[in-house]
Amino acid sequence: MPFYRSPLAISAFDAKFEAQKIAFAPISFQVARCLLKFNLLQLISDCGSKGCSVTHLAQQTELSEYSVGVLVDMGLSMGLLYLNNDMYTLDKIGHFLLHDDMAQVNLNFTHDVCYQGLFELEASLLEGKPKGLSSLGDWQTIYPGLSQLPEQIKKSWFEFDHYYSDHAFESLLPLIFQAKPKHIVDVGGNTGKWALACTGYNADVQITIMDLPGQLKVAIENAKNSGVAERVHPFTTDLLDEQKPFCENGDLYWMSQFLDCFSESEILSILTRAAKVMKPNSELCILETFWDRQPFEAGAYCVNATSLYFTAIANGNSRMYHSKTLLKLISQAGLFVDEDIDNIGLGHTLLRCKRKP
Ligand SMILES: C[S@@+](CC[C@H](N)C(=O)[O-])C[C@H]1O[C@@H](n2cnc3c(N)ncnc32)[C@H](O)[C@@H]1O
Repeated sequence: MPFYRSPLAISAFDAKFEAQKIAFAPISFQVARCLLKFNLLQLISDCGSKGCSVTHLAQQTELSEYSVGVLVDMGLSMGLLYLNNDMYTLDKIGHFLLHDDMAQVNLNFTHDVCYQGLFELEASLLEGKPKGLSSLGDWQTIYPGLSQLPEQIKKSWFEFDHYYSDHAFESLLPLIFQAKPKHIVDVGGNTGKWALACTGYNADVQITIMDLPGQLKVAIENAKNSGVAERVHPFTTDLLDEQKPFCENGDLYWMSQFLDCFSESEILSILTRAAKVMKPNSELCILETFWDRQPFEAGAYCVNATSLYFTAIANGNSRMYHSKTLLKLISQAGLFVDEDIDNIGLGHTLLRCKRKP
């Protein structure tokens, strides 16, 4: 990790400006969202390097000149726009906010899933409970509620989750099938995206998805619609309940973007139970985004920001981990890391683990 190891090279004058940006960050966030929502960035982009006036923009939208004015002026202050002879013109950051799908996915997730609940971050930190979750529904953690979330919030949650795993899955399939697994157990398999990727890649493999009932119902429906229902099997469980059985006889256990949903003690319990049912030659493959393994500072920023979603909304006690934390828990659970591969997809790491002899 080439960053975070020395003080920022920034003047006191500029640092003071950065501090003001943080003080007003929720306002900039909502301005950016509204510039997108009301199509203003696109309209400004359409005007090219000549730019356009507030009057022109107001005529093209449902907004008054007043409303357009406050948004585009803050857009200047945020570096999204610049003035070309008093005409509002799209700048580079505005271009990427408009066209970068990762920025859009992150922004929708932040607005729909996190924004209201984050007001309760302070209480969540003190109590170790997701005090902001009540803005979405009445559950202990977000997971039993995922399939019941209001449509727009659910869409933003799943698009965020899938955006990162989808980018990793394609390049992983050849790696995972090297060992010719016949039965893969997808722990926290969610809506079955990995199960469908595997059944599409290999004509014989059987997949068991372990998850909560709400997610499994959707996963099995998706498997039916893809014509692979006879090879995708549900294993309903709550992995926080140590008394519940763990699916046995897997050649390969798969945990993708899953362990970050649990506290360190919960992870140790889950890994220990997985190790118990693994055969001597079974593999456990863990796919995670560790903040210390990000090749770029932008990746570490996104990963560390996501931790606070876990704190205030998801469960109050988990996070995106430093790789050393997980490596320690893997060893404590009686497993060792056979292969450790970075830079998969968008900053994922694959840890291929086996049972210690
Ligand atoms: C962040 S999603 C990861 C989905 C998928 N593996 C991927 O890579 O996109 C975490 C999954 O873990 C499941 N999960 C969370 N808590 C659980 C629990 N206590 N028992 C079983 N599954 C759980 C959730 O329902 C969800 O499907």
